Amino acid sequence: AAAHPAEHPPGVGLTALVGLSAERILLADKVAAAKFGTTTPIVDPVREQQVLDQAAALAVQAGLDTTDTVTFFRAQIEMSKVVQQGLFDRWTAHPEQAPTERPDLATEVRPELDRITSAFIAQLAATAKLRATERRCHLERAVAVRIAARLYDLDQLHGQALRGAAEPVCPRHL
Ligand SMILES: O=C(O)C(=O)C[C@]1(C(=O)O)C=C[C@@H](O)C=C1
Repeated sequence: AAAHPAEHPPGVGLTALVGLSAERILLADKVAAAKFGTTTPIVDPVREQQVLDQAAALAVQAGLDTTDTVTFFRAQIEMSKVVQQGLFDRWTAHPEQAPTERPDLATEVRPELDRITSAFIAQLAATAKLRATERRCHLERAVAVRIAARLYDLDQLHGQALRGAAEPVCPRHL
């Protein structure tokens, strides 16, 4: 029992953290919808730096390693771009699947991404000890990815992105 304290029962320890990655990956659909059919490019290096700077500042406050935290957020951003490009390709090939609403990036979508950034920091801090044990981390991550893929009903594009986003959760990376 001591090996698995009540606050981290086996098999659910990383579900909240990985669930946030899934939510962020699904938000990429809203980001893509905001940009598709406009001149706004998928890649915005200035915004990426803002996201990483914000994550780094929150990491310091939370007592997390800044470099590892930035690495983690880089992966989240990379996977957002994978999903956005995948959706652009899909919507170009099948215009009838393209979104009919265009959310506003600055006022609707990015504030949601910022809220997820804060939630990520809290979950990274809450799971730091669990993640430090390599074998346990890999097991918990695999479970959490399967749970999130089903819970959020992810298709192949989003499922692949989730696996990429969950990669830096465990040691050698974090
Ligand atoms: O905010 C955007 O415009 C996004 O596309 C989201 C995001 C991110 O994941 O935070 C991804 C790619 C861009 O280069 C910048 C930021």
